[in-house]
Amino acid sequence: MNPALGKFMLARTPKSILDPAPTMNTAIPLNTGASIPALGLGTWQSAPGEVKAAVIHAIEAGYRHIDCAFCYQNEDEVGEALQDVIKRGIVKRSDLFITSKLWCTFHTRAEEGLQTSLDLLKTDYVDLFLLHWPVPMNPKGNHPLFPKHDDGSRDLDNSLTHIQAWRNLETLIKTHPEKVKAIGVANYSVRYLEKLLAQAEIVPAVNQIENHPLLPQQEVVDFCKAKGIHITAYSPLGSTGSPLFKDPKVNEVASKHGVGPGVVLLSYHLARNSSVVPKSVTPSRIDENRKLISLDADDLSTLDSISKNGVTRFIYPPFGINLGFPDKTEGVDISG
Ligand SMILES: NC(=O)C1=CN([C@@H]2O[C@H](COP(=O)(O)OP(=O)(O)OC[C@H]3O[C@@H](n4cnc5c(N)ncnc54)[C@H](OP(=O)(O)O)[C@@H]3O)[C@@H](O)[C@H]2O)C=CC1
Ligand SMILES: O=C[C@H](O)[C@@H](O)[C@@H](O)[C@H](O)C(=O)O
Repeated sequence: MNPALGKFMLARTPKSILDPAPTMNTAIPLNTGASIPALGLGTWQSAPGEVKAAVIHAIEAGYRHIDCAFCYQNEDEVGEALQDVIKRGIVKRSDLFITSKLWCTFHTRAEEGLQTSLDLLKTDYVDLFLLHWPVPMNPKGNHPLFPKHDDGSRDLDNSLTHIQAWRNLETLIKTHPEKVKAIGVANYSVRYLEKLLAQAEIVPAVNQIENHPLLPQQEVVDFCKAKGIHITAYSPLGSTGSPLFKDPKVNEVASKHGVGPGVVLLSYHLARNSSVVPKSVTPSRIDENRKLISLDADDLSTLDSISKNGVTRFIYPPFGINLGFPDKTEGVDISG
């Protein structure tokens, strides 16, 4: 049986990762039978000229999971880094967990999107391929990644739904299991997941969502847990210029454990059985971000209290679409 046909397999109940203490490469089971390393290096906004050194440094420091996307326009350089560490014998390809994502203008061209990323990354396969957003965009518009109408609004592709885009990923993994080991989604709310699961043949292995103490997204985390869909937390530090490093409660927990606030923000996800993909191009931060710790129930309750007066979402592209998240209700509902 194709191992990606997760719908037909019982999701394994992940063992608690609080005891024993999690490490950066704690293997968290996916519904495919494979597992994902708890910590990955994010690469969005890592500038060409910087990202190759960052990926090499991370892999030399023990990272085994790299989060990439065609839309980040730096997969070529990430690929150079992968080639470098493999050629020097630091790791084998099979030691690594590489994620890429199908960009919105490629929803009708899943195979082309995958092959383009494989060529740039200089690898024969990805461990995980995600539908980057549930929003198809015009593949023949005025820009290959961010097509816009004359009024500046995003040029969406109304000829297919996100569910048809998912079907294209299902076809891809069935026809090319040697090139893509698991498929998943990103930026899916409960509403969009419900519509997707009603028609999907393969349950997504992963839902990658913005997640941090200012945006706990408990409803989608709980829903995914019930359906055997693993959560990967993106923008876990609060993205570029995050206020979370100065948050008094984050710092209270950090002082208690004698670690920096970044370590607390990353460890929060391990306590929830999620994986986490912080971005950095700074060697000392790439090193610091490996030092994951076990947080206790008091720590989690302190961190959860940060959003009690309201949540903050840092990443919400101007698609003009209501993506079904309870904190964002404007825009058109295209859940299907
Ligand atoms: N699926 C999706 O739609 C999305 C996926 N992602 C993924 O998640 C990754 C992480 O999210 P991202 O939005 O980049 O933001 P993060 O929350 O990872 O924050 C990155 C910022 O924090 C800084 N930083 C990193 N570590 C530390 C530290 N220990 N102390 C102080 N500052 C630190 C980085 O600076 P510097 O690099 O200068 O060190 C950078 O400015 C992305 O790179 C991408 O791979 C992100 C957004 C959307
Ligand atoms: O993964 C990172 C994010 O999703 C990013 O790719 C989008 O937010 C993009 O900049 C956009 O404007 O649509």
